[in-house]
Amino acid sequence: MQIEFYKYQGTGNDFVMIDNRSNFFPKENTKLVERLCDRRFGIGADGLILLENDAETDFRMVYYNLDGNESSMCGNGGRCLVAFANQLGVIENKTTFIATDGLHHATVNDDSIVSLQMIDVDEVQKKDSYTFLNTGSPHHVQIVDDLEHYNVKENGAAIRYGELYGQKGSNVNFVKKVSDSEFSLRTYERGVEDETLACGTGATAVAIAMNATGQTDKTSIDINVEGGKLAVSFDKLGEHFTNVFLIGPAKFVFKGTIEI
Ligand SMILES: N[C@H](CCC[C@H](N)C(=O)O)C(=O)O
Repeated sequence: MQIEFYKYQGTGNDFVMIDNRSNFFPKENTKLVERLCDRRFGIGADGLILLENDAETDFRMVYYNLDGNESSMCGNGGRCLVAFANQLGVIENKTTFIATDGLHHATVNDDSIVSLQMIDVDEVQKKDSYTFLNTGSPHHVQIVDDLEHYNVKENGAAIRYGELYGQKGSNVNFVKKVSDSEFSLRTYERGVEDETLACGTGATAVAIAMNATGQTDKTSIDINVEGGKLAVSFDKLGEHFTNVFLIGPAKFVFKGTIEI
């Protein structure tokens, strides 16, 4: 059997997109998802996303990490899925869709810049050396010296598998302050179990964490990631973060078919 796929990337965080509105995809086949995401035996991607029908909204997002397991929200994947839905003609420039963490509003412009509303954040756990929060996925945020030469894979894995987060783990973000409105970020992603070139829920978590811990009082923040630039904006009401938007490019790379 052949499957048609589309390949997308958002600041170098790359995804296999499959139109599953006819429900043909064997969703329980973890090994298949893993193989499609494999860069040697398959197409190659950080994750795989199914676009499905939904009765109340424009479409449903179903997200798998490259290890083949369905996971929590993916911000860059969500942005790419909006561009994909636009390419398929499922939506025009504005949409509301459903994902594992609830409803998302988004817009896509003619330059493939997607602005995606993320969940509100009510709880930011501030510790001496790090911050933890959930932006649809769990994120550990930590400022480090010499981010450029930091061993993200080794230190990220130690925190992800360490005693702090137990079996479930967390994504781990290492941060450097550039200015009040600009931070640089490198992320170790759970489920990929390596550094990725960008992480959207991670960039969102960093922007909120930097504001919540007094590193900045800005509510519109640029985040430099390894694969480009993202922007995050939000409204702050006390310790409550609302109207959170993740903004950045979401690009179609190629389409094809693969034998399964
Ligand atoms: N790359 C994603 C994060 C996926 C989250 C996933 N790695 C997990 O927590 O299982 C993003 O852009 O937000």
